[in-house]
Amino acid sequence: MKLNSLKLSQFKNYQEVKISFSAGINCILGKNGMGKTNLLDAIHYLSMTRSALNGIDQQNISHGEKYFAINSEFTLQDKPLVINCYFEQGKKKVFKVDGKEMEKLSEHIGNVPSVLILPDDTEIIKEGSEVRRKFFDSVISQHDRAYLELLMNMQRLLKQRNSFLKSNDGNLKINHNLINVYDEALLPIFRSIVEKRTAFIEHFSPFFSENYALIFEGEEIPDITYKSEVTEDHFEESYKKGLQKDIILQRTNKGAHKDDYAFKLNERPIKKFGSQGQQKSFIIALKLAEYDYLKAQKGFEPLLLLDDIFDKLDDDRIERLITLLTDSERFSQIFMTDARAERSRAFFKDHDDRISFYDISNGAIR
Ligand SMILES: Nc1ncnc2c1ncn2[C@@H]1O[C@H](COP(=O)(O)OP(=O)(O)OP(=O)(O)O)[C@@H](O)[C@H]1O
Repeated sequence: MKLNSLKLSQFKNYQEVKISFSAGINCILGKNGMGKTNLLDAIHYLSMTRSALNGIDQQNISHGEKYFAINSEFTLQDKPLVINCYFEQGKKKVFKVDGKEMEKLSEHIGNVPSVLILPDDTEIIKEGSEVRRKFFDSVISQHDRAYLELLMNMQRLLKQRNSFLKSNDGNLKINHNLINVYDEALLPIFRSIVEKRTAFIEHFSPFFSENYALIFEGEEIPDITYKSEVTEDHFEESYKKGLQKDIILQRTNKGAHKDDYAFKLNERPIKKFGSQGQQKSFIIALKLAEYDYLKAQKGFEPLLLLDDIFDKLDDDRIERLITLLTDSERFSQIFMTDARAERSRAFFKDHDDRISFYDISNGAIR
């Protein structure tokens, strides 16, 4: 897959700009605050129908304007593909693929898969289980639409069950018939989600270990373990026994929405014992594994978006990463940013055939 061109209108700090991209590594250079990340975010919109940085569409319209538009031309498996996104204040976001409007935005997820690495992604390690679930859910959803449907159904039912628990206001004499209706719908959904997550992690883990070893060769052994109460014996029983707690706390305390993934380095939690460089390395390996996994599932290469990727890595790790990224057998089109132009120009000096540089200054691109 290749993104040939991108036209931004009133998107964040871009008033009106059109840019053509090359097939290899597109390296976007510019000082802080010039719009490098915003450009990657516009590409993320085309892939995931939303910003990776600011979930409120309205705040992505240029200050003082009323709408933004992102227009693009791709080549996907030798065929042209046009994707347009338009958002006007107070109106529904419009997404068009080859001129056809998507009825539901979720229909578009997976059409042009992408993998984005942001400096803040170490939050996947540092924050609570919700952030890890969100990451893995987004990986699975990009190739399995049925999984996305299951997730949306689970969230809808949990929302209804939780608002019923809230309206019940802690009263232990709850309407059991209604609770049973929710639970009969929820329990099979929990089981299906957990089955898919279990199968996914089995496929995903070898990609992850392989990438970690390739970039960060040495003694470090990383590990990801998926944990779910739903797989425990007698889960249904303990879920039903938990009703009293649910009534008191006015929310659903057990289920697939509480799953987690344990991240370890050399058998110890990386969150507690990993250095900043090791945590960043773990995240890069995780995201490159996402890339390999999606490529295997889809049969074509996703877009790879790398924001400030070299930060916190030592020179050895950077060198191995560059060797990997410049391997055209492994990666197709890459978009990366760097605030230190000279650094990137020096790192890639022997790879003229694979790299194009773009200078960004205040929303203008050269
Ligand atoms: N809705 C908006 N309208 C206009 N400008 C915006 C809007 N949202 C963000 N910006 C501006 O975009 C700029 C940030 O751009 P971006 O994050 O892409 O910078 P960057 O080049 O990646 O910087 P850094 O090197 O610091 O990461 C800021 O100057 C910010 O004020």
